Amino acid sequence: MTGGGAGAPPAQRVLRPGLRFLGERWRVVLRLGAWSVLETGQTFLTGYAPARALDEGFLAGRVGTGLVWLGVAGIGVLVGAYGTVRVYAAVAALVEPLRDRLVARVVARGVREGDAGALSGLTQQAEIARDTFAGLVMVSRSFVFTAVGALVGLFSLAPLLLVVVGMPLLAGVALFAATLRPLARRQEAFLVADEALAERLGAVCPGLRDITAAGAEEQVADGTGDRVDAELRAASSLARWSVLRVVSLAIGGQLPIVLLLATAPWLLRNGVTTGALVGALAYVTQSLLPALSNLVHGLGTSGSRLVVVVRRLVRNSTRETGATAGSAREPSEGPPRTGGALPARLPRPSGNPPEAPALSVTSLTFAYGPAAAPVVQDLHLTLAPGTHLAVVGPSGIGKSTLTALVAGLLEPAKGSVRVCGHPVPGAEAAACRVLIPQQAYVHTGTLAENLGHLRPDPVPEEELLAAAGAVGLLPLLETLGGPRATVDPTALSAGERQLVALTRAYLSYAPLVLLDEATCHLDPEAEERTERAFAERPGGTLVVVAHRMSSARRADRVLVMDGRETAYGTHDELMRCSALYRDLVGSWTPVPSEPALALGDPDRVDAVAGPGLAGDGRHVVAHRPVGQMQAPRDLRDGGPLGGQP
Ligand SMILES: Nc1ncnc2c1ncn2[C@@H]1O[C@H](COP(=O)(O)OP(=O)(O)OP(=O)(O)O)[C@@H](O)[C@H]1O
Repeated sequence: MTGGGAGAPPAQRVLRPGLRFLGERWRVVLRLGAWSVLETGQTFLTGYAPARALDEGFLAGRVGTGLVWLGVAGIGVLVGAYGTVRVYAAVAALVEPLRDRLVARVVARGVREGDAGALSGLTQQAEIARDTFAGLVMVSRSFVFTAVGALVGLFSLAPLLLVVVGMPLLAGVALFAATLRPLARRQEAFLVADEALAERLGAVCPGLRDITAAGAEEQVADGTGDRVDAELRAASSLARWSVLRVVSLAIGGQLPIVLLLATAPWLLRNGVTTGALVGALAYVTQSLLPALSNLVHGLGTSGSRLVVVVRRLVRNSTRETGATAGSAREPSEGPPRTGGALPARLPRPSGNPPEAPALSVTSLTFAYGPAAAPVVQDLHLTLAPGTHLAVVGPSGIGKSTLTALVAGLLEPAKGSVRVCGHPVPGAEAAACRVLIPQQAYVHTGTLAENLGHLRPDPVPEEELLAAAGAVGLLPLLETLGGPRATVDPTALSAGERQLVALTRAYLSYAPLVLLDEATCHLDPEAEERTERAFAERPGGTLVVVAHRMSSARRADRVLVMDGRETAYGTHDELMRCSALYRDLVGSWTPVPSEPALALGDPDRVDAVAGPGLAGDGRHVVAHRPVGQMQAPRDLRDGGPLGGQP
């Protein structure tokens, strides 16, 4: 299936090798023709035998003669059945080499490229090509021999019948032939649109949860919606052209019946016998109409599908041999360059209110059901841009729930959340944050595609490598073969998937990054490196749901969640003030006699204090209504949080 000329029109690129293929097998083609004559020879008898049976037998009062002719027709059917068996064998002899040739090419390519995925996909296409080709050989051959048999029969019965049946048949076939090319183009456009949509849905559907978590809904919805629209347009166009196929069938197959009936008196007056008229009707209804119908449906649908599949296989073959100008494989990349300076500053989504806090949570209350106890209650929290916050607390206390509320995945019962000044939920807020959950989402495709998933623009390779270096993905990136290497998500460990997802978040323009145990599969050193990278991300604000206390130590601020009581401060402050935090850290620190946190600006929303502030030895404060408590000055940038009134 090579050749055809790289610059030849697409149809020729398929047609020429196809004709050459048939030419090389002219003996098989001849054999197929011979058996087809036998198979469809009975077509001649379909009309001729009943006509003779009527005219020379039953209508002439010679029942025996009539029965003999019917017997001849019966023998014709038996001989035709034998011919059909031999036809199948001949078709197999023609089709199997095609399959073998296509598969050989595909396997050669797969072995050369070590691309098992492409191999199985293309092998499947070769099977489709084989089946479709076999179907086409059957219907087109059947139509040709059936038409010849029927037309010869009609001529033998009465030349006038040939005119009445042959003219509309010719017109129908001509119309059908004229629609073939436009139909094939539309069929191909539809298949391409269908595949594009299926590919998109295959990538999107398994990762819906993570797409939502990462705030990429709109981006994904846009891309998917475009493909749905494209398929709809392609399907509508194909449907319009398919109507012409039905018209051609009506003209070529059904109009002759109408004409035979309508002109019957005139035909009988002009020497056509009753038997010949019945024979002509038998030709049309028993042979021509079914054969034309098979041809129209078979060639119209399968034919264009075959063209698409073979064209694809041919294109891959020519690309593999370098025959198509400009389509030779790109040279495989060497190991990626390491190092590279980090971008000076990640661009922020435009339209953020100036000086807006990166995160602002007000009176936030949420419960999983109307009767359920609130998981988050009257929480206040404000984070200035650049803050690195760790969220800690016992298991099941509500840390993930809080990140989901901030990301807009859950709707609060009360209170509000703003990200970069934009209300949550909302498209602007969604564009300003990225949430990486524990289960990292990696889709099939290249590493570069995976890493640039949250970026509307292509990510320059230098920036990509710099991000990979910062987050700790570089060793994996080198092992996989660089940014353009294809990733098989199932072949990655959980930690490796997390590194991919983390680098993707790092590359996004979202100023606020929420890591919900997103580093839980990394070792402590890798986790530290990653968190530091995010903390140093220019202009970035980081919220980490920590599963190791080392994460909290690294953070500027720590939020200790403890049901209705919540504490907030630096690590040192909380070590002094929060028994729970000390428990979590695993080291008990005596309660200081001095207030852990200095009283601050009374105008600020507040809710944080320590045992010293409460003065009652309790480790968590956050018991006063918002506005009645005061935040320490040193939390002004990080902002306060609230507890229950
Ligand atoms: N979809 C849900 N429906 C009902 N209850 C839920 C749902 N998701 C979480 N919860 C409950 O809400 C509470 C808080 O869960 P959440 O996952 O936010 O805790 P967490 O602090 O992140 O826990 P962990 O540290 O174990 O991940 C838990 O009691 C949990 O059982």
